[in-house]
Amino acid sequence: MAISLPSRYLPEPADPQAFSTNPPPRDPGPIGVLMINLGTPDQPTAPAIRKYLAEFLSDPRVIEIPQWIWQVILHAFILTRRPRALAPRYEEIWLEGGSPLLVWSQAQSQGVQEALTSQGIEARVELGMRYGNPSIADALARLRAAGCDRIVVLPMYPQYAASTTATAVDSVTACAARMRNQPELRFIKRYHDLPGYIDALATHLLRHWEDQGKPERVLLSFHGLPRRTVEQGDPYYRDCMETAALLRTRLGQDGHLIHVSFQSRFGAEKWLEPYTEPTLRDWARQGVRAVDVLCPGFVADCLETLEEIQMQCRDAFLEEGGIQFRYVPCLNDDPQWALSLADLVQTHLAGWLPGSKSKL
Ligand SMILES: C=CC1=C(C)c2cc3[nH]c(cc4nc(cc5[nH]c(cc1n2)c(C)c5CCC(=O)O)C(CCC(=O)O)=C4C)c(C)c3C=C
Ligand SMILES: [Fe+2]
Ligand SMILES: [Fe+2]
Repeated sequence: MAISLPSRYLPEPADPQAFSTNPPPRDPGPIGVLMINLGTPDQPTAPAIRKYLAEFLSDPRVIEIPQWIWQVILHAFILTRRPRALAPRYEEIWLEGGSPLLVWSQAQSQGVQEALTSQGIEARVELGMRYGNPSIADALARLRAAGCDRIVVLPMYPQYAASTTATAVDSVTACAARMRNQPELRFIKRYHDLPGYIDALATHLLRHWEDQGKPERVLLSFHGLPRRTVEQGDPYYRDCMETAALLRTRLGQDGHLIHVSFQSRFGAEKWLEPYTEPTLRDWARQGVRAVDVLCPGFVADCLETLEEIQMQCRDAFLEEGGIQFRYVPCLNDDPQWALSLADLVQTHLAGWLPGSKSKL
């Protein structure tokens, strides 16, 4: 008799061993690593940006007001205006290979792949974007097709936030919820205090100073969050402040140069303070002449760093009398950073490598 299966579960490839009475142990395949970043439009055009923003801003982890009110506001006001305003801003930063967020995220995942391979680990690294392309579902399907039955999920956000990390986890588990034969999954929550991360940031700054000298102040500009979300228990603010404190310590006598601010406010609510652009304007008005701005919460350059910081914030600082504004790029394809990420992945492989004992 034919058994009909609920169609919500995705069909798995035919398995010749499925009904064998004494099958040999199944090879769990290479270690899968799923690196997840936010996502970005496919093109710097209003229709492509509209599609991207519609998906991004319909995520209830990002906009936490009742969807029936929000969808009216989103479609009546935001998606009718914002895409056209953003198109020239994306166009200004667009690279030959596409949006910088995609290009640098791809380079970073390739770097992690090479680092793991060079350490003798049979791994397959894939990049998935929470919104847009390449999707998390497609990246997971590629890992499954490569035979990966054990997957480490690595969100590309050192500091945990529900609106970034948790929604990435939700998306992976939603995909797994539709699988008949699920892979074993491990999730990396945060790495805001990882010595390799702090070291990569410090080396980045020191190298920059070697070439161009020190500024009067360094501003670490993190992406903001609604203040309410932190009051409700999101550890993001604490994570950001801890990253800053560790970097200060790592820089020794230059640590006092470091200050913190929050950028990219969206909507009318109060967000984490101090805000980046007003801070830079205040500093210039107070007589600070030379600043470096680094965005440690973004591991890959994107609209928020290349346009908002490197262009808009530079203009604001110079407009108020500042003389020298230097934007320090994100870690992007830095090989030291790729090695640190590969090490971080390795700490999550206990019991998965031949000869290793599970510490779980
Ligand atoms: C790095 C961590 C990020 C957090 C935390 C974050 C929270 C957050 N963002 C919005 C709204 C927008 N963010 C936008 C762009 C954007 N945001 C991040 C990262 C974080 N966001 C990145 C890497 C990017 C760049 C994408 C790119 O294509 O380069 C945008 C789109 C641009 C714009 O319209 O200004 C919006 C909108 C909210 C509401 C939020 C937390 C609640
Ligand atoms: Fe954002
Ligand atoms: Fe922005």
